[in-house]
Amino acid sequence: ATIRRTEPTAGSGDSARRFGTQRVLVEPDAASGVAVMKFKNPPVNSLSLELLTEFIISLEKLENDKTFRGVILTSDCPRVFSAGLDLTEMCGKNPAHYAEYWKAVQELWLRLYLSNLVLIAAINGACPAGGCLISLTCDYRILADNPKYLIGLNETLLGIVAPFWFKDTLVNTIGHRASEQALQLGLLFLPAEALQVGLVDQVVPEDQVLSTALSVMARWMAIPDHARQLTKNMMRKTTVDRLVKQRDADIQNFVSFISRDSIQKSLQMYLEKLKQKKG
Ligand SMILES: CCCCCCCCCC/C=C/CC(=O)SCCNC(=O)CCNC(=O)[C@H](O)C(C)(C)COP(=O)(O)OP(=O)(O)OC[C@H]1O[C@@H](n2cnc3c(N)ncnc32)[C@H](O)[C@@H]1OP(=O)(O)O
Repeated sequence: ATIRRTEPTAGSGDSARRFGTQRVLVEPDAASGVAVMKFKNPPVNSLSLELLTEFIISLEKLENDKTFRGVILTSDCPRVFSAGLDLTEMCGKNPAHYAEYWKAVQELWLRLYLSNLVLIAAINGACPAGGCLISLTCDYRILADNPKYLIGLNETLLGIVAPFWFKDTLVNTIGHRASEQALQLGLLFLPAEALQVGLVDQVVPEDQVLSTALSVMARWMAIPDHARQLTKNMMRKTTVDRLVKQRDADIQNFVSFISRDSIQKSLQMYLEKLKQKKG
């Protein structure tokens, strides 16, 4: 994927400078050590290969810069945090493309789930499937209180199956029984339901999502990094190791599953339904 980096905006020093790429805007505040990362892949922030690649690069840059200890993930697109994996990357392409795409999805999850940074999701829009997965890798989730902003792993509604590491991430967050129902039924939760089941940690009015994320971040930043990072590692490493041990097999599973005629038909029909919704 071709990555175009954005120019820093004119400002009065580091904290006023933006950086990032075409699809991932980064607003750093060196003074507080917190950066706000905004996805900008209109119309719905679908996780195309380009967006995944730029996300990984931007995250790596922040991880390697000791100035930053916390990142808030949010959307620059109105009403959608992320529509999840880009269905056009999984439809009508060849096996090599599917393999490359899935490797990038894995890579992003691996980096996010064990990130040394404090990650907070400021969910300011709809958050299905892969969008929900990204929020689940964060240390804390704040969802805007809007009945249109549904969140959940709805893969079964598309006739596809959430892979084991999506499932593990959900189980680690809301527990086994709630995950069993949520995954099989492909549940998309309203904000109040998401809060009740523990899928998000706070639901706040839409105009307070970012300010709430910043104040929650201050609390997490007050904890010494080494102690917090080792604790996070202790909680999450087993889950990450499961995928690391079988990364290639997981790619092969994905490629053969997604290449099936029946799955391709389901995905095409789902995409058609999304397009017809407008007309
Ligand atoms: C045992 C075997 C195991 C093997 C393992 C295999 C594992 C396979 C698992 C693969 C995992 C997949 C996880 C995913 O993330 S799949 C994606 C699921 N996403 C969704 O269901 C969301 C679909 N989108 C929506 O519901 C809505 O778009 C929205 C996000 C609620 C926003 O609604 P809004 O009304 O604002 O916008 P529109 O619906 O009109 O959409 C605008 C245009 O964007 C296109 N679109 C939407 N979502 C996607 C997407 N995910 N990918 C690509 N394109 C998308 C939509 O078609 C519109 O396009 P148009 O302008 O051309 O009409």
